[in-house]
Amino acid sequence: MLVRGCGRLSPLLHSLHPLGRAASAAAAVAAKPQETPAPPQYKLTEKDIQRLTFQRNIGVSAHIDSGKTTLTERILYYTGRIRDIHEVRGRDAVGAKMDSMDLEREKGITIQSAATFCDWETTNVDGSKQKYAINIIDTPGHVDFTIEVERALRVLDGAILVLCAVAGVQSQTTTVDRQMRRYGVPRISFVNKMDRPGANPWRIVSQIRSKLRIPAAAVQIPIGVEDGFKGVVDLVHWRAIYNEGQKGVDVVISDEIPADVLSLAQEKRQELIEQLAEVDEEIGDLVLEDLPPSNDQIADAIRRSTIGLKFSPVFLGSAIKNTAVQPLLDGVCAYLPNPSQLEVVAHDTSLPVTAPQVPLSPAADAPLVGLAFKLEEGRFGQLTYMRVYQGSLKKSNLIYNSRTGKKVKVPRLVRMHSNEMEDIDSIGPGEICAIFGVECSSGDTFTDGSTSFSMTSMFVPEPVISLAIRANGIETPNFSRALNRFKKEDPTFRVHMDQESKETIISGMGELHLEIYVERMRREYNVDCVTGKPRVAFRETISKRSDFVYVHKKQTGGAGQYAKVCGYIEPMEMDPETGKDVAFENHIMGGTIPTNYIPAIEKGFFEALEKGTLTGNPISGVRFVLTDGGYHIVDSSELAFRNATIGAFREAFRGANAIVLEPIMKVEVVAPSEFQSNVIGGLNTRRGTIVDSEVRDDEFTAIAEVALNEMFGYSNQLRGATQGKGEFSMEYKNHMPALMNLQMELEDAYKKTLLAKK
Ligand SMILES: Nc1nc2c(ncn2[C@@H]2O[C@H](COP(=O)(O)OP(=O)(O)OP(=O)(O)O)[C@@H](O)[C@H]2O)c(=O)[nH]1
Repeated sequence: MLVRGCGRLSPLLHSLHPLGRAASAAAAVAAKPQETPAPPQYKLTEKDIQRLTFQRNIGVSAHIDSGKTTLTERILYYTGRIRDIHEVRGRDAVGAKMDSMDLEREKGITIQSAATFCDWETTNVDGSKQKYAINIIDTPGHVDFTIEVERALRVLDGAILVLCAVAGVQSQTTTVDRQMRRYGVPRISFVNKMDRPGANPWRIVSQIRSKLRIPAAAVQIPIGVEDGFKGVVDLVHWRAIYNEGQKGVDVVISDEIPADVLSLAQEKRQELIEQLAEVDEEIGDLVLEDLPPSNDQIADAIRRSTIGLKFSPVFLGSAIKNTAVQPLLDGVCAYLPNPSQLEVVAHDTSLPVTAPQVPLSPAADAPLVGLAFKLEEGRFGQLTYMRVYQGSLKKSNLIYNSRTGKKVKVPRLVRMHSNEMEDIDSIGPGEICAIFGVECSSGDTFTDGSTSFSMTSMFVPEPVISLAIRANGIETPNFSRALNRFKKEDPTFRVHMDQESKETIISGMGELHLEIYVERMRREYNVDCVTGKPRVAFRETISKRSDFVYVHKKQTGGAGQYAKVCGYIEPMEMDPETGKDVAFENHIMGGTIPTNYIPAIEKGFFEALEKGTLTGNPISGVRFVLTDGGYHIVDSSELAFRNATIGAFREAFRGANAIVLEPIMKVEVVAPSEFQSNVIGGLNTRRGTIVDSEVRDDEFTAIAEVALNEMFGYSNQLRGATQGKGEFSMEYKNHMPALMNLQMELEDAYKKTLLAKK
């Protein structure tokens, strides 16, 4: 069993974490000693078990353009959720169901994750049928919208990792893989685009093993190649599966394995058994005794090891050619977990933070615990997506936000089908729904008020790029209305006002991310905007502890201002679960500062973080510890304590060896092999470090780590260096200290702007 929310992952995965700060940090959490949670308090009834056994919550995630939306469209079609198939950027100009925003349809990319649900009937080996209810979230592939993947994976029980049969494991595949590990999400792999020339599933299987470092084996082999790809051999149940009829709706199963693939099928079934023997004891024992496992034993071992995060079964198909999608759905039902197979935990906020977490139970009669994982502004007010983990949620119920303590009534409850919704009266545990008219933030936990449970939220990466924005012409209230809405919906989109330049600055995960919001302001809010040049989101941090004793004293005419704060600031590591790396701690005992002034001190600290004194960039990686202070019965006020804190922080910051951090990007370039040296040379001149490269057929891939500051103008350079045949994508890796000369340059430039203002 997996424990979600407290970081107890499979021991195997601890050692298998791929590159990256987030990954190693996640491993660090996993290594924290955790007490084993007590068994859930609420027992499942027969009815619960019956319902949960046939319930799946899955995500479809992958590198950009791997075919997630195309695949989801087929899934919806075969399960009867949509009446016809429409293609991404298709000629009928309708667009795929899950890309419901106009912008998504125009650009052919997924921007927001979309949720839907469907029923799928599997046919058992004995011919009997079994119906499963599946909730699906289709997520964007582009790294700029990575928060959508984070929040989907936070609440899903399993995932389909889609890979292109030619391109294989790409940079965003490793990112998604890391996100799946962060939330302990078991996955089955789907090698899509088997119709493409050069499709090679065996190379992809070996890349999953070597690059994603998870044992994997194909559970199918293809029948026919490229244009002639027409079906698969199911290696587990030893049968051939073909798609026939209009849009591949008819699944034809034959016990006869075509002669031309028979020996490959035998070889690959053996390989599957050997891989399973490495991760599953039962198969391991059979192999040791030289006994052939039965089909059912193989299927059970695949399910066990997939749910245990030790293995990923690999399926093959072509979404666009409507081939082998139904067997993938059977695989989802057979090998991915149902909600009762994951052990989910929550903090009981009425207990000390060190208390062990409480296991939740997906029992319908237990007290409600649900997590609001996504917000969207709809036509009827705020739409809050919620995953119910324990208990049931009913329309008109009173529910409690465990962060704010506020009580709200659920006026309307719906199940989402992309941008359409279906009203429902109640929803059980293990389900995903959306509620209307409930004010909350993304990541809030809701209960029925009888418990104080709170679930950990999701990881939020830091923005890497920012730009100044203003309305073209007179600013209407819609300008800030739009920004406020986007900020609330998307925690990776930040807005702040630069106090010196009085400019509104928006920050996000990449140029595309910000561009899409600027475009949405125009389309959805009728606000045309003028934007400045994109700027790298540098940050400042401290490298050592610095103590402060600070008195803020002012005597002017009337009431004076008096506040004294003492304490220290120290470097702080990022919390791998939430991505937070700033904290305020109050260690005052004995009332040297009355408690009603503490929030003002906390506010002052967060205000001081907005602008570092070196370069004017935001400060991160700092813990502020308040240990002592003093007040005056008449002259102290919230304002005085806020000002004292800002002054104290600035003073301490100067003594804490402050440095500038810059975002480092993982850049992946794919180009024809003849341009390899040009491309590598180009990356070198931008101070890039090549971390991986691969040549296949006449194409090569290079992966490098390059400071974002060095990446401006790269698309032009790459075009020139590859006669327009090279492509690149990049994603945020982490913030690292900037080189000293860059830091000095930034400091000088900042000093000049300050002087110019005087
Ligand atoms: N040859 C081939 N092309 C495919 C297949 N599946 C999808 N495509 C094409 O690949 C492109 C990308 O497909 P999408 O479904 O938009 O991919 P996506 O992963 O959802 O894209 P993003 O959400 O933007 O990351 C489209 O042009 C599809 O027509 C396939 O099985 N074979």
